Amino acid sequence: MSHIKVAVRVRPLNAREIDSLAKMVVEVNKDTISITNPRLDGNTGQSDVVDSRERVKSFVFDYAYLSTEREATNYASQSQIFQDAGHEVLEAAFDGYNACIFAYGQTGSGKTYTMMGNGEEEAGLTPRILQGLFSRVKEAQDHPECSISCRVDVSYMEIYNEKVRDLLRPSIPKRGQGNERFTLKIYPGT
Ligand SMILES: Nc1ncnc2c1ncn2[C@@H]1O[C@H](COP(=O)(O)OP(=O)(O)OP(=O)(O)O)[C@@H](O)[C@H]1O
Repeated sequence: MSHIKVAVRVRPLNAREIDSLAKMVVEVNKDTISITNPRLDGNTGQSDVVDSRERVKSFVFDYAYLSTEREATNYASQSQIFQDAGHEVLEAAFDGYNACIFAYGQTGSGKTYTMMGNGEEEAGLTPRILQGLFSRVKEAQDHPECSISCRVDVSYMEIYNEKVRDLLRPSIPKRGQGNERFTLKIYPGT
């Protein structure tokens, strides 16, 4: 696999966007994302002058996922994202490479949903990768002809406003606040 792969996922409109009658301007076709600028209609208002700015801009990525409507045939589920991105990370880890997933996006864009997910049905990349990791370690250790030992190091960081926060460590309680704990759930069979 190449060293870095980039995937883009389009989430459903949220309640605020629906309330404000926002229109979906993003389309996904295989590995290409196209964004339509609805304010550009191709002319400037002067009869013989055409606006040269592109109404539709397209960008190609290693993977592009449309996760807007669950009922749609091309809906990209948590499981599909794991099949693509998660498996490659697992393979790389078992080939002896350090592997990293970096989820980037503005607030509310779906990073946590993709990384952690929502319950067992919609488990995200992290629990699925950990499940795969530990079941492969167990498989290798249970093999009668090979006795191996594995060491697994995992870190889970958030970078927000240029500050790095360790999501696997309980935060230091502020005065008057409880101690917030991060719980990592691993679901069998994902
Ligand atoms: N692919 C998706 N399908 C369904 N719901 C989604 C999807 N992506 C995000 N959501 C929903 O959108 C909301 C915002 O997503 P999420 O909390 O993952 O964003 P975030 O990028 O982690 O935000 P923040 O940076 O503020 O933590 C959540 O309610 C989440 O369940």
